[in-house]
Amino acid sequence: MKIFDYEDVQLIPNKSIVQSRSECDTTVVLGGRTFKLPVVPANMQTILDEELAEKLAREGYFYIMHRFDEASRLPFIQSMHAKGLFASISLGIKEAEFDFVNELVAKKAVPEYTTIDVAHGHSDEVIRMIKHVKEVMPETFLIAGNVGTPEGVRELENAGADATKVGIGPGKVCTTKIKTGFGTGGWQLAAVSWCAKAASKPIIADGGVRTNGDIAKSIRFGATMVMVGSLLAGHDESPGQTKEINGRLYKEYFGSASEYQKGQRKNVEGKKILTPYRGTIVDTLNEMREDLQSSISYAGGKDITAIRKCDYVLVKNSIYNGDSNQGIIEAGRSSFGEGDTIL
Ligand SMILES: NC(=O)C1=CN([C@@H]2O[C@H](COP(=O)(O)OP(=O)(O)OC[C@H]3O[C@@H](n4cnc5c(N)ncnc54)[C@H](OP(=O)(O)O)[C@@H]3O)[C@@H](O)[C@H]2O)C=CC1
Ligand SMILES: Nc1nc2c(ncn2[C@@H]2O[C@H](COP(=O)(O)O)[C@@H](O)[C@H]2O)c(=O)[nH]1
Repeated sequence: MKIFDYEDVQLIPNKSIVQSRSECDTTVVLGGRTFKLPVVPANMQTILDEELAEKLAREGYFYIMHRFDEASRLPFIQSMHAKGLFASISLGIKEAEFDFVNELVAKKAVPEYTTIDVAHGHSDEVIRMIKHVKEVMPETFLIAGNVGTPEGVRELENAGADATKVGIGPGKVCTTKIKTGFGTGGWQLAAVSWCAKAASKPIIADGGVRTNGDIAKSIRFGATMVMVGSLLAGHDESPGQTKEINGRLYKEYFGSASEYQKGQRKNVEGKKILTPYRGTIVDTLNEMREDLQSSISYAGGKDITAIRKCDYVLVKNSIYNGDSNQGIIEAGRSSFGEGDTIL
């Protein structure tokens, strides 16, 4: 297997068949709905809240609500349905989550999309939850993860998952690779490619995207959808707190397995950073769309399927790896390089 990551790859241009990039169609179908972009904001507390979820759904983007405000999930589904919008929520795998799924069925509040969101998704407990969800609410489109191997993809698909999420440890606020020695950090794009070859259902590439071009690269190597955290963390709509340092604005972005999320320092595999403020998310999503339209034209097609067929070269470390200094590390407790700014 070839080992590479986003910064090691360049896609090779084909002859363009469009007069304008505006002709290129960036839409994608997942779970029977068509979305404007193959991009979904990470289901994390500093990336997405109910207000932003509603805005995204209304404007034709996919979203997955996080699972960290457990009690608000049922009213959230009911409120989205009352407004004629699709509901998309996350689940954990603790025993109470099995009861919660039963409650959704009893209250006739089955979400259109459900995501089982745990760090190590290739596990018997996740498989048990997949089977339970599919048994009691078969109509929900079920995403399960995270995994980093073809075996993981196949087992979750065989258990009933409609899509799998790939990425263990490549995230910007992740410390899994450093604290456990495991994961796809540093070879996430190769892992997406490896997993996609084994998949018979859609793959969601999760983590490690540092530039808009990485979205096209994820698609080239088999992703149907790309989950993005840090690139979407710095906006007006981002729920993370805004901080001003030396006259510049930043937004807080912390890991779902960080002590800031957990409220305790137990099994911590995430950290907090401050990411530069970038204005409204609408502008960033529009820019992602324009850049992807451009990618499609370079691929020589009119829609995102063209990207899947284009050639590529491996050019080791030729692209800036956004991990080194795009954010400021607020809490230095986790393992970090000496070049990072500790506040
Ligand atoms: N994509 C990634 O690389 C990672 C993502 N995360 C995110 O952080 C959040 C918290 O994740 P998670 O800790 O799974 O959620 P939870 O704290 O809800 O843990 C999930 C369950 O799995 C059990 N478990 C057993 N082995 C593991 C393992 N190696 N890693 C994690 N759990 C294990 C846990 O038990 P017990 O706690 O007793 O061990 C717990 O019962 C999620 O949103 C997840 O997506 C976290 C780390 C990596
Ligand atoms: N190892 C950890 N991974 C985490 C944590 N919180 C979230 N995540 C994963 O990161 C991606 C987002 O990655 P980014 O590179 O786009 O910022 C997210 O979707 C999760 O899969 C964590 O605490 N530890």
